[in-house]
Amino acid sequence: MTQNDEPKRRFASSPCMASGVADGGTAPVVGDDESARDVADWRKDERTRLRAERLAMSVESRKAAAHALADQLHSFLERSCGAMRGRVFSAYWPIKGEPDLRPLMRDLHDAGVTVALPLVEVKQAPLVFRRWTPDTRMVRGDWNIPVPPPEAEVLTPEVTLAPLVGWDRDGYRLGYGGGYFDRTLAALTPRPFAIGIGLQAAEIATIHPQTHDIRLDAILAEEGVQVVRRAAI
Ligand SMILES: Nc1nc2c(c(=O)[nH]1)N(C=O)[C@@H](CNc1ccc(C(=O)N[C@@H](CCC(=O)O)C(=O)O)cc1)CN2
Ligand SMILES: Nc1ncnc2c1ncn2[C@@H]1O[C@H](COP(=O)(O)OP(=O)(O)OP(=O)(O)O)[C@@H](O)[C@H]1O
Repeated sequence: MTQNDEPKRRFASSPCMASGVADGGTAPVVGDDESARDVADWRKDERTRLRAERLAMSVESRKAAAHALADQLHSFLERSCGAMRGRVFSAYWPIKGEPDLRPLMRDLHDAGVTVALPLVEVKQAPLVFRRWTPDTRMVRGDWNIPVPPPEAEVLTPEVTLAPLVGWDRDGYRLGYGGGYFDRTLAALTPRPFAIGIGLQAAEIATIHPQTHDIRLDAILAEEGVQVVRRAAI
């Protein structure tokens, strides 16, 4: 399936669906079981395609993209999130070709930012965030992702990164398909400022948002800030 293929049904916004839209943009679909299944199948194919494209990148271009993204994120945080010192900032430990922002995690730690990492501690539940420092001895967590050990402090992030497999201009995200970030953002009050981190090439026209999908506050790619939806915090 190619990027332009659509799920079997059409999911265009229409005036009658406007009530499903909280703040403009593509209308979340309040569809029947069949259309939800079509979207789920389509997303699975898109994830496979986007993950394969990302893994096919050369080491050099992946490194260049990560470097550019770290610069973009650094200046975005300075502009939009004010003084980050003393704030809780959740990053991610890169897997499966995700941009490696670990040098920035270290810089932020050294600048007095409290850095956390997400963990799947309970399946199909919100993520847990635990403190990370450059001295943290990582252990293997769910899906073999390196995570801080069980004794690391549990924190609630004020700003969180959300790694993207795919993204759209309305601020919606495709991840690995576990629904973990959506569950987490739905559960946290106040909601952290959520910044999607993805490759420019991972843009898709629409993820065909469903009612559980939560729009990110901003999306950054290696070429710059792509989406900003919430005022600075
Ligand atoms: N680097 C990084 N860390 C992260 C995330 C991420 O996207 N990137 N997550 C963002 O949420 C969480 C982990 N997300 C997960 C999402 C789905 C599955 C999962 O369902 N895995 C299936 C296999 C699916 C497949 O191979 O496509 C499984 O284990 O059976 C596991 C973890 C927390 N840590
Ligand atoms: N708030 C929620 N409550 C219950 N289930 C949810 C919630 N959010 C998502 N889900 C479930 O998770 C499934 C996968 O969601 P989705 O396709 O959006 O994953 P994703 O955002 O790509 O995954 P991830 O965040 O783990 O990388 C959905 O089909 C839905 O059933």
